[in-house]
Amino acid sequence: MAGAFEGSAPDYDLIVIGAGPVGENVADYAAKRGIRVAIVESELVGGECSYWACMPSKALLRSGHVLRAAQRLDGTRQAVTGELDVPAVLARRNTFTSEWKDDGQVDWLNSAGIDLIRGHARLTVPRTLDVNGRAYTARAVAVATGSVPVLPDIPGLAVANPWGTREATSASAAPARLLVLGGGVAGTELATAWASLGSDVTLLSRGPLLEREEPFAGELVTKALREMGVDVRIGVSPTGVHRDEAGVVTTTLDDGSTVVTDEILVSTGRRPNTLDLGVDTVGFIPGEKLSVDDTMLVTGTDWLYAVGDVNGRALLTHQGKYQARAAGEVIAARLSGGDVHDAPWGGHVATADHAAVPHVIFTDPEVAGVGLTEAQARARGLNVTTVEYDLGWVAGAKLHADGYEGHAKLVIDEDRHVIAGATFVGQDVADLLHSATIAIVGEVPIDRLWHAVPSYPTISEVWLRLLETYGRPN
Ligand SMILES: Cc1cc2nc3c(=O)[nH]c(=O)nc-3n(C[C@H](O)[C@H](O)[C@H](O)COP(=O)(O)OP(=O)(O)OC[C@H]3O[C@@H](n4cnc5c(N)ncnc54)[C@H](O)[C@@H]3O)c2cc1C
Ligand SMILES: NC(=O)c1ccc[n+]([C@@H]2O[C@H](COP(=O)([O-])OP(=O)(O)OC[C@H]3O[C@@H](n4cnc5c(N)ncnc54)[C@H](O)[C@@H]3O)[C@@H](O)[C@H]2O)c1
Repeated sequence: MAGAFEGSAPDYDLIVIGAGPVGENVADYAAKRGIRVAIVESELVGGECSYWACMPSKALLRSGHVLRAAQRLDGTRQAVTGELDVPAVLARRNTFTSEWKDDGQVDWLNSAGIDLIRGHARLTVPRTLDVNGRAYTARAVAVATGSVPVLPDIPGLAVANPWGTREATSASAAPARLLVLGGGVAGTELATAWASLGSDVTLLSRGPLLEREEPFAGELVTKALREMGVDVRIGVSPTGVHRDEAGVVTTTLDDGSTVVTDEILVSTGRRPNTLDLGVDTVGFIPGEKLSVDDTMLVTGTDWLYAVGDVNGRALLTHQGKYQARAAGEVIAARLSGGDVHDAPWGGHVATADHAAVPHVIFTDPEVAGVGLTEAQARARGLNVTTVEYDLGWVAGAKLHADGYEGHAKLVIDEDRHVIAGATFVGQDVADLLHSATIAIVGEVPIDRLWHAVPSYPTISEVWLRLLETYGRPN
C-alpha cells in the first residue's frame, strides 16, 4: 500500500472526515488499536446530534413528558397545576448543547490521541484529501459527514426563510404559531415539543403520521397530538408559501385552505451529505449516498469507508456508532495485517443493520420499534404471525398512568420460530425496547422466551401477555 504515496510516508494511517458521533467513534476505535488517526471537522466537534438534533430535541421534549405524566396520576395532578417555565426549559436545553461550544469534545479528542484538523475536506485523488488548500494523505479515509435536510420544491418556500430542524432545536423562544411540514420522526417530535412549550402548532402530513412504523403508532400519536391541541392535517400538501413584510407566513394548501403562522418548520427528510465532498473522484454522484459493504468499505474501493448517516443504512446516532465501532476496528486490522472478522455477526461487520435497528420516537406516547414491521416482513416474503396486546391492560402500565393508553405488537418468523420485529407505543416504553433488540439479535427461540420472566408489576409484563396471546408451546 505504501506505493500509493510514491515513496513518501502518508500523513496518517486513517483520516476521518466529519467529527459527529459516528466519526468520533471510528477515530476512537481505530486509535485504540494503535494506528495514527486524524479527524477533520468543518463546524463543531460532536456533529448534528449533539447540537441540533438528538440532544436538544430530547431536552425540549422531556419537560412536557414529565408534566403530562404527572397530570395523568390522580393525587399528583393536584400537586402540579402550573405551566412549563419555557425560559427554564430552553436554558436547560442549552446546557445539553454545551451552549453550542465544542471545547469538551476537543479535549476528549486530545485525550484520545486523535489529531483535529479544522476545515472542510474534499476527496481529490485516492488516499488524499484537501482541507483549506492543503493536501493530506492517509492509508485509509473514512467519510462520516452525516446528512442534510431536504427542502421540497414548493413555490415561495425557500425564500420564506423556513425553519429547518437546526432552527427548531436551537430557537430561543417559542413562536406563537408554528406550521410543521412533514409527519415523520422529526416532524412529530418537534410538533410535540413546541406544542408543549406553548406554540399553537399545525402539523401537515401528506400521508398518515409515521408511515414507516406499524399503523397503530401513527394512529396513537395523531390522537395524542390532537388531544394536546395540535391541528393535525393529514392528506394535504402546501401549494405555496409566502412570508410578508411583518414576518407572517401564509401557507396555501391543496384543499384550498390557508394556514397563517409565525414560523414554518420543514422536516421532510434528509439526504446524505456528499454534495461538496469530491465523491465523483470515486465514481459516486454528489448528493447521493456512498454505498458500502458490511465493514463500511465503499463499493469499488479498497481504502475508503463511509459510516453513519452518509451511507444511508440507518439515520440514527446509535446505529451509526455501532457501524463506527466495526469500521474503526476493521480499518486498523486491515492496515496492520491483523485478522478480519467479517462473517455475519463478527466483530468487524454491522450485521444488525439488516435485522435489528432499534429506534425510539420521543413523541408522547413514545414509539419504540426494532426489526421488521409486519408489512416489511411480508414484503421480504417471510412466513409471519403477529400478536398484539393493549398495554393499558398491563398492571405495571396502569401504575404509570391512570387510563394508560398504549399498544404492543410482535412479528414472529414462523420458519425460524423467533421474533423478527417488535413495536411498543405508550408512555415510558423507550427503555422496554432493548429487551426486544436482544431477543431479535440473539435469535432467542419463542419457546425459550417463556423462561424470561418479566418482573411484576412492570410494563415489561407485556412480554408475558404477548406470549400468552401467541400460545404456550406444547
Ligand atoms: C431533529 C433530529 C433529531 C434526532 N434525534 C435523534 C435521536 O433522538 N436519536 C438518534 O439516534 N438519532 C437522532 N437523530 C439522527 C442523528 O442526529 C443522526 O443519525 C446522527 O447525527 C448521525 O451522525 P453522523 O456522525 O453520521 O453525522 P452528523 O452528526 O451529521 O455529523 C457529521 C459531521 O461531519 C461534518 N462535516 C460534514 N461534511 C464535512 C466535510 N466535508 N469536511 C469536514 N467536516 C464535515 C459536519 O460538520 C458534522 O459535524 C435526529 C436527527 C434530527 C434531525
Ligand atoms: N428519535 C429519533 O431517533 C429521531 C428523531 C428525529 C429524526 N431522526 C432521524 O432523522 C431522519 C430524518 O427525519 P425526518 O423526520 O426529517 O424524515 P422522515 O423520513 O422520518 O419523515 C419525513 C416526512 O416528510 C414527508 N415528506 C417528504 N417530502 C415531502 C413533501 N414534499 N411534502 C410533504 N411531506 C413530505 C414524508 O412523507 C415523511 O412523513 C429520520 O429518518 C430519523 O432516522 C431520528
